[in-house]
Amino acid sequence: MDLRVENLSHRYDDLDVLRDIDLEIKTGEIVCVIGPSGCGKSTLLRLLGGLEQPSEGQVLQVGEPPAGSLNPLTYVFQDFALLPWRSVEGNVSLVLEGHNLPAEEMEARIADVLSRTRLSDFRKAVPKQLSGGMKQRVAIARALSVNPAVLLMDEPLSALDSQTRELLMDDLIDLWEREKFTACYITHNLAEAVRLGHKVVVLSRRPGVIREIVHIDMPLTERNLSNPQIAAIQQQLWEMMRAEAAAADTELADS
Ligand SMILES: Nc1ncnc2c1ncn2[C@@H]1O[C@H](COP(=O)(O)OP(=O)(O)OP(=O)(O)O)[C@@H](O)[C@H]1O
Repeated sequence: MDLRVENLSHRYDDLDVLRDIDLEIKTGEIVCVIGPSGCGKSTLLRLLGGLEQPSEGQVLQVGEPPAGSLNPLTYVFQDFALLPWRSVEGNVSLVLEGHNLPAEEMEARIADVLSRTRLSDFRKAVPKQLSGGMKQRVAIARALSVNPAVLLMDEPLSALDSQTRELLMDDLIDLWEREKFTACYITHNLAEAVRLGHKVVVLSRRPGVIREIVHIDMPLTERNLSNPQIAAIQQQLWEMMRAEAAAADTELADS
């Protein structure tokens, strides 16, 4: 299933947040969205997921969700959003419980996603026993357990220290290489965008309009920042962001 955003604009009262967004998220691709603070990235994600309706335009789901999908769109948040009193498997099963699945299917789904996120040995652990990176892996496992068509990821690595972020990026690439998922991935971090994005959407400051969509054809496994092509794309993104970010900072400081 693809997501197609057509002519989307959004405002809160008299605050114009997003304007004339046209975007396609195709099956099997990771689309990163970058842009200065307050330009409407999280709002765009909520509109994609149907948590809010756009003031104008539409978000279309094109085609069928994958077989066995319990939920076509599912979120992964920066703060993990785990229930502290539930174990790893309990946090994953939480999103499966309302679906009347046979016990064997529930177990198969939990075992599959814990294996894919390398958490099988930690299924009885509770969140306070886990590192930040492992907590986010639980959140990713939980999101994948419903076999979503599109993962909506809102700065999933930004609460983590830089080494953990690197490791989790490797994990995400590995996960994608083994079973291609589709994602819209919001980030402030240009290094993440060039490592993970098949497309990088650059939004202007508010009201967010698409300044550019940069396609990166290089396989995810070959990308690293010592690769000159990747470094050059990151530099190109930074130059696009720089003026917008500086202007947005001034506006926020003035308000
Ligand atoms: N429910 C809401 N009601 C009113 N204004 C809102 C609401 N949600 C967001 N906004 C405003 O819309 C603008 C865009 O917010 P949003 O969180 O989408 O930006 P963002 O690009 O994700 O920001 P950041 O990078 O800082 O997380 C901001 O000015 C914010 O204050």
